[in-house]
Amino acid sequence: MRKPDGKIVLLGDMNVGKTSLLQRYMERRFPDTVSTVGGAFYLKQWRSYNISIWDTAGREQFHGLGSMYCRGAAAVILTYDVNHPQSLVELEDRFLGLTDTANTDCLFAIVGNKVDLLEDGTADSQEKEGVGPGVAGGGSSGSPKVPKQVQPEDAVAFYKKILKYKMLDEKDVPAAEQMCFETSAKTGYNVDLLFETLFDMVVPVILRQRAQGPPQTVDITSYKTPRRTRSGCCA
Ligand SMILES: Nc1nc2c(ncn2[C@@H]2O[C@H](COP(=O)(O)OP(=O)(O)OP(=O)(O)O)[C@@H](O)[C@H]2O)c(=O)[nH]1
Ligand SMILES: [Mg+2]
Repeated sequence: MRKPDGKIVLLGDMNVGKTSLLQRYMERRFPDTVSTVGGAFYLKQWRSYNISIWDTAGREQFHGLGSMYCRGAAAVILTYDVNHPQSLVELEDRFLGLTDTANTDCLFAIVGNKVDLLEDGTADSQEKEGVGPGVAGGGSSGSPKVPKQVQPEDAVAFYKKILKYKMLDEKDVPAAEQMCFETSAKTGYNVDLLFETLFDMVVPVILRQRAQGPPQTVDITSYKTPRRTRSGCCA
């Protein structure tokens, strides 16, 4: 298997729909999911590049693994549920710090999922297009519709906080409006747009990294244990 050229990581609280978004994009369906244990990845060929997309567990007990998955990431998708404001708060409180191990020029996308549950019909326009053979119940019908709990402006404000946290200048990064998405893994609304916008943005990052030469990492397989002296560690 060819080594991935770039890495994208999905982060966010449990139940926001990370696994469902990835399965909707990669498998074109919306199957029943079980809460993720640890992490898993898909490989996506985009143009001539191999991009790995990592799905992580949102459950608290796996929190420690998050920064490991983010290591060297070219982009991070911070996912919340538009019906649960706390899931956006958690991104700031619990998940943003995990991205410290990502590339210095890592891109950030903020994704509000489950818009099919909203009474404003946000996800209806692309519903047919997004419905794949695996959709349970065929789209959003059947679920009681609710008013939106998290507004797009809240996501934009969070994006700006990320820039502050990373000490990035707004003019050096993509605009908030370009990086904040509302999606439905259930209907497929905006799911292709999300992933493919990111792939297109990640390719120049990959090319830039290649031009800078190989990453400065330590190859632990070539590490030799120092020979112990006869008198022990304190000699
Ligand atoms: N209505 C609706 N339900 C969704 C959507 N996306 C996911 N779900 C449901 O939300 C629940 C959780 O989805 P998952 O994709 O497993 O959530 P997750 O973020 O991967 O959760 P963890 O693996 O525990 O971190 C499942 O019952 C999904 O069917 C969506 O866009 N709309
Ligand atoms: Mg999951």
